[in-house]
Amino acid sequence: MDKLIVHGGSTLNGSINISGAKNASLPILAASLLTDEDVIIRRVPDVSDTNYMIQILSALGAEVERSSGTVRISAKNISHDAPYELVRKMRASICVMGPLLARLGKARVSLPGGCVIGDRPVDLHIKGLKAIGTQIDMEGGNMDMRAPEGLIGTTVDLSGKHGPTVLGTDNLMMAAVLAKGTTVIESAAAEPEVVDLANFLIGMGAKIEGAGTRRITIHGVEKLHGVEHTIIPDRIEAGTFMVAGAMAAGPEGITLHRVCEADLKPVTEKLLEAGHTVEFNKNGTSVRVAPGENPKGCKITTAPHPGFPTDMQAQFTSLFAVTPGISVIEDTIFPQRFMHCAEMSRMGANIKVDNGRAVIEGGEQLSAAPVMASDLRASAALVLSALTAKGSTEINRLYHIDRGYEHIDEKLLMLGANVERVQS
Ligand SMILES: CC(=O)N[C@H]1[C@@H](OP(=O)(O)OP(=O)(O)OC[C@H]2O[C@@H](n3ccc(=O)[nH]c3=O)[C@H](O)[C@@H]2O)O[C@H](CO)[C@@H](O)[C@@H]1O
Ligand SMILES: C=C(OP(=O)(O)O)C(=O)O
Repeated sequence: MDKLIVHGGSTLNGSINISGAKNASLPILAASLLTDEDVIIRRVPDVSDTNYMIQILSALGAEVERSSGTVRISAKNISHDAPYELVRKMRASICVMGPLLARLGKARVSLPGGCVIGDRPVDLHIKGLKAIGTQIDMEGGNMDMRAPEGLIGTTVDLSGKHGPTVLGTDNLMMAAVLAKGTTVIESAAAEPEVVDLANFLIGMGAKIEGAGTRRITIHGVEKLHGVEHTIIPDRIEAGTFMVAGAMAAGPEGITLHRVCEADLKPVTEKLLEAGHTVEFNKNGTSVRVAPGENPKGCKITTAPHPGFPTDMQAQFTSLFAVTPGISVIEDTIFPQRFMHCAEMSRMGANIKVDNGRAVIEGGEQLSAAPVMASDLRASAALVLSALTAKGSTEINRLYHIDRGYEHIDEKLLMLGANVERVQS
């Protein structure tokens, strides 16, 4: 099991390229099951989650070739049964449900297990798929799905207690593209990754309107064809390195290439509010971030897009832990997603967590301690904290960060951080 040793105190400088988005790649890889023609997807990040998804597609019978960031998929003959051994490793594997149902009229997928970031039910996925004609039986931890009369379009409201569902919207959209008639998703998720999936499906011949808004309309078509597609930049990886720039760069800052300014708006706004420098180039594809001279604490409340992303709150907790003043971070989407705070407290951070809200009294330099990564973004928060901490921090269970950050140690080294990946 790899661990990362971060020797704190280096000044970051220079530039790196941001990878393609993990959270766009996963549903798009699954959507390649919708056609028997060849699909080519570029800029798929080399992270363990995309590798699991590729293994699931192969286990379902697809032929998959991967050459650096390009994945070529040919799903001519596929089965409907996603193997538990692979599905259990990654929650996002549930997004094969929609494509399998649409293509084969049946799907068998294990229920995803618990998750350290909090409750992650699938009731809205089930509600959406049932509404368009799917019968679902639960048996032995599996969801057995059939659409005996075929999938039939209708209007479905997917609003949940914590707002819209991203993968639930993806699943219904992928099922509805081959359904009879028109499906309208009300209270749809509007995240950039949903829009990227819609664009991929449109490239395959699907008829979809309104992706990126709260109402998506899908007119079913008979058949989809092959497509070539390039994945959007990863706004969460970019946001994470932007926070690294604000915390640990020299006065020149660091520059991130291959970003999308529009997708980074909520993160940019909070970094500016906290007193840091954020400057995009003219076409919004590169950004320079430098620490401000008088940084200050802020209040952040996570919200569905275009609000502040829950996937960035842990990283801002690290920033605020070393920023003078009181900051408050509230996560309305995953109120239990504060596992990083206990580990950061071991490094000297002053954070009180109560009822979905962290109150951070910042300003003091943190000090190194052996810490345990608990989930993907919590691990990123620990790496960020370690960059400015006094001493060498040992971050265990690095496999969490390898789920979603492509070659993070190499990118940090390129920016001048002093990090070592060690096998233990
Ligand atoms: C692979 C991927 O893209 N993962 C992202 C996706 O996860 P994912 O799509 O799984 O998250 P959702 O958008 O579905 O979850 C949002 C909220 O809805 C609730 N909910 C969800 C489904 C459901 O059937 N019932 C229900 O109540 C969840 O518990 C949560 O409180 O969006 C999350 C919210 O932006 C991000 O943190 C994840 O990084
Ligand atoms: C929570 C995340 O991913 P997943 O939904 O796959 O767990 C994430 O990317 O931060």
